[in-house]
Amino acid sequence: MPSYREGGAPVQDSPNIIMDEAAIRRALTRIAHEILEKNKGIEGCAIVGIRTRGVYLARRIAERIREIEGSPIAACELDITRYRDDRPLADGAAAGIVCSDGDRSFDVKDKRIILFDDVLYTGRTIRAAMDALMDCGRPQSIQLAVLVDRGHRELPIRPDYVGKNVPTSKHEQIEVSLTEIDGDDRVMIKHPREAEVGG
Ligand SMILES: O=P(O)(O)OC[C@H]1O[C@H](OP(=O)(O)OP(=O)(O)O)[C@H](O)[C@@H]1O
Ligand SMILES: O=c1cc[nH]c(=O)[nH]1
Repeated sequence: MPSYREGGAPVQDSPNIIMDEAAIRRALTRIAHEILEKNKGIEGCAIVGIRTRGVYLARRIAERIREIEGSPIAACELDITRYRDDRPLADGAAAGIVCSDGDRSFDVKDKRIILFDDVLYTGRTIRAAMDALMDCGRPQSIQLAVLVDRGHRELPIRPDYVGKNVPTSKHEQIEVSLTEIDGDDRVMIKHPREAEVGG
């Protein structure tokens, strides 16, 4: 039987794991259905993942939607490096959308864009992503999907689709692992001392 940490988030097998592989899979399937319901299908929609882990989540969601709808939806990735307000500019960092099939000519104009990221915290990454998108063209609309919303927004940004709301303190850290790059699927919460020692 799960116990509960302060703030209400259930603790599963390990005290720090707040989503395991099955929980992530179920959350993504639910979000895929919510996207289809809100947009009445996928006509004119594209999923855009924010590097790094948002890209893999976007691809998974696109695959779920293809399985449910029987037709493909574009899955692209967005590099926002040059739009961040908290890191120095990397030389040559470029804006731009690249589709999963390598197509760099994807046109956001008049598309309903569903931005995907793993964690939503202050909202600054999403602000940067919206600026980057707008520089690529004029989408009809932008919606936001995140695997984890941990609160503490510093900008007026609200997600349309959330895998899990996790009340956190500012000292805690949410760490998302995805099979494609980390070897397994899980979401962990690290408490202050664990975050310090990297445990
Ligand atoms: O709402 P915010 O305060 O912007 O925080 C959320 C962002 O922080 C993490 O990215 P990070 O900058 O650590 O880079 P990464 O995705 O390469 O790990 C996470 O992947 C989100 O993109
Ligand atoms: O806890 C956090 C905050 C921002 N980004 C993360 O990946 N985790």
